[in-house]
Amino acid sequence: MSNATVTGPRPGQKFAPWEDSSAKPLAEFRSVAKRFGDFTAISDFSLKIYEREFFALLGPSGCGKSTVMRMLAGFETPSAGEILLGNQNIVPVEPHERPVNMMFQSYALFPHLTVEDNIAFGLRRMKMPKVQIEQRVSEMLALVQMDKFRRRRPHQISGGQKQRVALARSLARRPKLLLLDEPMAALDKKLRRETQLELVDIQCRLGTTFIIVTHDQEEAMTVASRIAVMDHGKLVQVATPLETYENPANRHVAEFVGDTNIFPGTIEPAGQGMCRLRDDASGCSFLATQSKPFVAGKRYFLNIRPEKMEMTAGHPQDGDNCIEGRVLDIAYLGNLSTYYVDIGQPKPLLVQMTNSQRVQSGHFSYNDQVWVSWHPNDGLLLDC
Ligand SMILES: Nc1ncnc2c1ncn2[C@@H]1O[C@H](COP(=O)(O)OP(=O)(O)OP(=O)(O)O)[C@@H](O)[C@H]1O
Repeated sequence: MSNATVTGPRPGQKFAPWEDSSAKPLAEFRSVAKRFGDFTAISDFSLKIYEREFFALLGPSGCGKSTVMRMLAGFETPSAGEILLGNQNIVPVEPHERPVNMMFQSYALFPHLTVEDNIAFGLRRMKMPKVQIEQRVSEMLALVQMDKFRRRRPHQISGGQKQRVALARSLARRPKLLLLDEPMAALDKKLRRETQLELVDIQCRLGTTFIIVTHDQEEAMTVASRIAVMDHGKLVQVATPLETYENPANRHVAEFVGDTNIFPGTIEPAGQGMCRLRDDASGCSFLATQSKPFVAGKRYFLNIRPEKMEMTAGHPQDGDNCIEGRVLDIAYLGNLSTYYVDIGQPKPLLVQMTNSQRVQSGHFSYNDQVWVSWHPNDGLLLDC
């Protein structure tokens, strides 16, 4: 790629400043709240983001992601709490005086300016000497691989290329923090995938801290070092993508980050670090590994991801966690298929199987009677 300064962590290098109690965050929200009239959009929001992180804010529409970003950029003022950048409370600092830049979903490129003039725009406004501007613009064009298109105007380049120019323009002033608000919303799925990986590469090369807002959980999982899952203006979980998926803090996270199956029920001890959940709906009892202390008789959710389920035509050998059903629907996705299995409850079970052979032998079809089973280690108990 480009010859821009390389400062970020290299692949394979462990990067987890949040695990280091002596590490100083780059940005910090301290008990921040934001009210619009009598509506509370953000409450009790405390979060630390570290230098060189690619941090994702994830959550359903209206949960407050953009409001958090807008407060960091300075377009909204918190109703309570502090926002620190380095050691400075930036709440009183004007947006243009913050070392923060925001790249908008619309890219907001100037249509009458060429690619290079779009990138140079902010540098000219800050009165950077001409030679340095030229140097910086060339560096940015190389970084996003747009050198060949430097003299074109926005209407003469594709959507993906516009996105790169917008990124180059946002990075040209070398902000400490780059905020990306749904930066790939306008791109088709394939280009989006490629762009996500390019973005990670660029972020890694520059070592700039990125915060991205998205409601696409796959995107957050692909790009982020950590993900903050929000719900109704509050943080529900802040964790690595792996932790968020495999150890969701509650049902909201489990259901928002990927597909899942949830059985609500009460719990009884089963010895040897195991417990049994009696499923409310079917009356079946399922064995689960006890990952944390639980209260017998209390209600919990048993959460099992679709790819951890197995589907067989006959009753499985080990009959602890199995349930009989009928294939209701099949979503064929090429590399894998999702089976919707009717188990006589309002919600069908989701079972995912990889299509590892071009012609699958013994694959399932609509209306097939099947058994769905899973290993006790693969079910996670969540508080109700
Ligand atoms: N200026 C405003 N005045 C009143 N309410 C607002 C204002 N800005 C945002 N809100 C409300 O605050 C809540 C959070 O909005 P926000 O735009 O931060 O959500 P979001 O998670 O970014 O949503 P989306 O994914 O749809 O963009 C919403 O209920 C929204 O209607």
